[in-house]
Amino acid sequence: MAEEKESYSSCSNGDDGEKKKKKTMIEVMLSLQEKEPDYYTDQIIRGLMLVLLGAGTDTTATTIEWTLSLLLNNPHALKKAQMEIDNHLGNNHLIQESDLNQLPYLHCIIKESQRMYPAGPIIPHESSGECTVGGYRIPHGTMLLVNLWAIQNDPRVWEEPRKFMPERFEGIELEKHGFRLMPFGSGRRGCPGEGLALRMVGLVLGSLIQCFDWESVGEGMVDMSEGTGLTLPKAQPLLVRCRPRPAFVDLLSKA
Ligand code: HEM
Repeated sequence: MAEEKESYSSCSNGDDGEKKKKKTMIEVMLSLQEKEPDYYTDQIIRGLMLVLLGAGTDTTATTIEWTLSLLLNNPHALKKAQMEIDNHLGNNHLIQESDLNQLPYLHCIIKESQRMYPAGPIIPHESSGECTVGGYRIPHGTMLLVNLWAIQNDPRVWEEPRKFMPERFEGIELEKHGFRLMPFGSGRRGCPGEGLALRMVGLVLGSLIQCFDWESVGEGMVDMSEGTGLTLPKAQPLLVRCRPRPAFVDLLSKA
């Protein structure tokens, strides 16, 4: 930790008159530590960074893998997403974060993928007081496991829930889904990384769809069996073949 502090302080406070650059989270933590060393201990900072890495990496990667798998099995949706990106961006610049709000179909694809394959399928909450859930009395301090997967794939709640239909979200605001769709959980303990994750997934998928043509390796459909684990992994990792789209070869080589 001592060497890390040294390297962070030398890269952020350069006295070379360089314009002030945005601080990384760890730099913010270390400057808070200078003011409140008893609260922002090394242990707290290290723990926070580990939680963010642990909670943010697998979930995001898994979501991207499921979504790409769904797109390979639904080539019309892949084509439609590619056309949406081409229509909005042309072929002279690579997709950027600021383009994402002009790509509603891409968002529908991500929502539909998160509905069918939520990266956190079961979320534990603890009752802070006695309450009633579905007619059951829940005493204070009880561990409740919310089965997000079951809610988001319940035929009483969603029409043809196991069918990939991004169009079901067209023209509908997320807020209107209430507790039917909550891949990031809900309430005070809901995922604090939601905004970052949606931008990251959108940007990664958008870039992959914009710049490459995709096909699955092997015969038939991509295997969509679910494995076991905290973050709903695919039982069989996705194997794909991609080719740069001719119009993007130049741009990619300059990127
Ligand atoms: C697609 C990506 C992601 C998904 C699907 C996801 C999903 C979730 C879910 C379902 C929860 C539990 C919410 C609840 O209990 O109600 C959660 C919690 C959490 N997530 Fe995410 N997450 C993602 C990305 C991220 C990222 C990028 C970060 C941070 C860099 C992050 C940080 C956290 C943290 C710190 C918690 C615990 C919050 C608490 O207990 O108060 N997540 N996430």
